[in-house]
Amino acid sequence: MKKAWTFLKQLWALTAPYFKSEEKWKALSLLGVIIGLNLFLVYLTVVQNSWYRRFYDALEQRDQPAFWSEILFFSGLAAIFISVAVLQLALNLKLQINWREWLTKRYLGEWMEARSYYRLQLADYGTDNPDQRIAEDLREFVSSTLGLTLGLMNSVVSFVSFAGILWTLSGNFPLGIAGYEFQVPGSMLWVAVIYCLVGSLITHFIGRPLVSLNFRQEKVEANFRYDLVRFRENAEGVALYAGERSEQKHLLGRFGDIHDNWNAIIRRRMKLQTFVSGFNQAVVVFPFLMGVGQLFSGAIQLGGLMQIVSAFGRVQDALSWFVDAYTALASWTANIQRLTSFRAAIDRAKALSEDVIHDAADAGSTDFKVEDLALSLPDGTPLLNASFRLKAGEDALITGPSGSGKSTLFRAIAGIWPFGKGHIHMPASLPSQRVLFLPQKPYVPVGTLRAAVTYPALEGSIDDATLRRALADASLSGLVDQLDEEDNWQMRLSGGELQRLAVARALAQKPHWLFLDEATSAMDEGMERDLYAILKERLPDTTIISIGHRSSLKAFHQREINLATTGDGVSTIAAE
Ligand SMILES: Nc1ncnc2c1ncn2[C@@H]1O[C@H](COP(=O)(O)OP(=O)(O)OP(=O)(O)O)[C@@H](O)[C@H]1O
Repeated sequence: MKKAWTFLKQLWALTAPYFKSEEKWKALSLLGVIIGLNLFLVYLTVVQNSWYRRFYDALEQRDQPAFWSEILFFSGLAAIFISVAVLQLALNLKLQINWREWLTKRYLGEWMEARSYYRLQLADYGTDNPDQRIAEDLREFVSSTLGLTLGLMNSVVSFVSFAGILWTLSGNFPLGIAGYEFQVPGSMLWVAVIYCLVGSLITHFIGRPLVSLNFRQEKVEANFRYDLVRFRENAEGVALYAGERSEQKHLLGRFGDIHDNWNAIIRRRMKLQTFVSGFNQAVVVFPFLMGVGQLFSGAIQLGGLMQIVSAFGRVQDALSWFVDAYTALASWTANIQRLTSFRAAIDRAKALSEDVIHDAADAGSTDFKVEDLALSLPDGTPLLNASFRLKAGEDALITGPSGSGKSTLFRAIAGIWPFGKGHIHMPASLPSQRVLFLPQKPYVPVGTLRAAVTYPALEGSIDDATLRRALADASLSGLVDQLDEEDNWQMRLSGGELQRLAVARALAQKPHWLFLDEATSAMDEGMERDLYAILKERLPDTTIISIGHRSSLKAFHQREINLATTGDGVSTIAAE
């Protein structure tokens, strides 16, 4: 019961926001029309039912005019049915894409907000494959929610339409139990209700493990797909290592997880199907068994019994929604759990306490002041203690052994490393003074070269002449005429060219602070020297803070800040 309540709460939390959003009138009117058309379709089946009686009467009475008039009536009915069904389908699909689009925007927004996408991968928040949750789980959620709730509504309407008929037909139909006869009003209706209730409970009991199995199936499918994409993106690395055998083994191992889970699903679905089929078969003879005593004793005629059997079938059909839709319900429940846990993980990532305080320095200060900073790894292991000042106009080189925490220090300054405590006082004039971080492996979006150089600013926000000049200055003259060309530049350019592209970004965007994390490591020393010279010439007001291992870098900076590792493995900077 508690689980059902939790499920309903989760369903409401996922469903309600769209129908309360700025799109609510569009959404609600579309939903209203779909529900109306759906009910109209149920009504048409009731009309068709009474048509059967008139049609058979006409046949029995060999009434030719009545026969043709009924054929005409049926044609009209069929035409209306087809039009309504098509319209209902089209509107249903339209609502699905509107709703999915709204949810996708919302989830993408939440995922990006406060850099949750990054935090989610820093530490384990118990959520896998966010891409799949946004791309597939949302699609599945929208279509299942509409499909299942409309199906449920049809069943309820159908139940209400036929329950009255069955109640009247059963009259005081006596129920024989253990040789005793009971006169119960609407007896057959009660029998149908109890039969379906027991059936639903047993279905739930047998099918319950399907929820977690479906949850897992989504996860292993997503793992497999993700690794295929990773393999494709690293095609060159694999090809150079000739690592195909290892990749194939790994990918088939991933597929093995899919296969194993699928086997468990097969076993569970066989059990469920055995019961569901038995339940549906038994109902064929069940009402006969209930009424046959009355028939043999002569209390009722065959026609009366047949009428009751048919009404019983309708009611049972409506009540069996849960039994018949159980597999779909199990997938839907797993889907809702995946979306709910994803949201919860995002909230947890956002709520991660930020003990590294970023604030503006004293009025008038143009420096970065790092005070009592103690950074740690996601598991809490201490990594780095630092207190120092980065002075505007004084280029600094940060050095230290590999793994000592230089990049993590940059992450903390950029505000994306949430593990640790301390103060980072930003220059008072920020954010109008812009800061740009260039990592060792630059990220380049797929698209035009113009977008690649302008990134992270939006394409079009920097004029082409500036971009061309920046490319030429960064020794990428060969690319200046290709601004309109679309490509996967990250794959196409060499490591050194990618780093030069990142330098071109800095030249075009003219930040006040430029942090270079081994951003020239893939270049030869001559090229590195030229690029630092051009950065100094073109960006005279920019302070450059670099991380690097090469001693040749010292010449381009006025100051060196060294990370010394102490005996306990924690690095320290104690320069002023
Ligand atoms: N998300 C993470 N989870 C666990 N450990 C991490 C994570 N990110 C970084 N580390 C660890 O933190 C330490 C510092 O990493 P960092 O990249 O800052 O070193 P670095 O000084 O820049 O090294 P290099 O000179 O080799 O680039 C490393 O031991 C690294 O393995």
